[in-house]
Amino acid sequence: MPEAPMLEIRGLDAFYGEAQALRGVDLTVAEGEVVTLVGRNGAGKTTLLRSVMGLHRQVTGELLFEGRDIVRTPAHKRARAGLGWVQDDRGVYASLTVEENLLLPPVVSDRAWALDKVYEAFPVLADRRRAGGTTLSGGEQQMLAIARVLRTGARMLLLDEPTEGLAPVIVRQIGDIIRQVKESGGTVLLIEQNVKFAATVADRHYLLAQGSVVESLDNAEFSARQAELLQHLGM
Ligand SMILES: Nc1ncnc2c1ncn2[C@@H]1O[C@H](COP(=O)(O)OP(=O)(O)OP(=O)(O)O)[C@@H](O)[C@H]1O
Repeated sequence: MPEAPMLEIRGLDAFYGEAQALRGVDLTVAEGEVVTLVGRNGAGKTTLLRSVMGLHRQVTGELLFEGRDIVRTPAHKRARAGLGWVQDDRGVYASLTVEENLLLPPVVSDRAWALDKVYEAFPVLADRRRAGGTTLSGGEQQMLAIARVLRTGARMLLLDEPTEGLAPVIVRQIGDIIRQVKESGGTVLLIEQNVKFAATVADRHYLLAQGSVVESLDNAEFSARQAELLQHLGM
């Protein structure tokens, strides 16, 4: 029998008051996979990612992480169970150095990256380890936000548009990091509007529209249909 997926979502609905933002979403992510959520603005991607982490609570349906239904589990317990939220505002503390920012969140598993490993993967953070959070560029802050979650030992990373607003050279570095996370056995679910970039990092993709999953595509199909997808996304 195949192993159960690391994350399994069945029939997830999400609401903001009376307004329904997700409708019957089914989605799976296997351990070691990199999966993207793609869709137009307002399609429900952020709501879905936040619902997985427990940051959006007005949901019904099944949300299984490593076989356990966590739909009513508070976010801090999901973090301890191995879900790692990479903050979309990057959440870097200006008053702390890079290294202090890295050391701040507690380690949650034996998958935690040691500081040496973090610095090897993110040489720019090693160079700037004593620098204050405020002095970092947007790209450096994004790297710090990802590195900080890897250091906790999170087994599944949740990223909301990690490349948004970053220069192409930094986007490539973020791509290298995601591939490295995968190579070291990590699992990633990310929102990504940059279709070209998504095709270079992910194994599979879910296309969302109006709160529903409308297609699930492997990366070969996704790459072959890039032009059509860009048109759908209005890009
Ligand atoms: N705080 C909120 N209150 C009410 N409605 C909301 C709230 N946040 C999002 N929504 C609505 O929920 C739906 C899904 O929004 P969501 O932000 O999840 O989409 P998205 O695909 O992530 O888009 P974007 O890329 O613009 O963030 C939209 O119709 C949006 O207007």
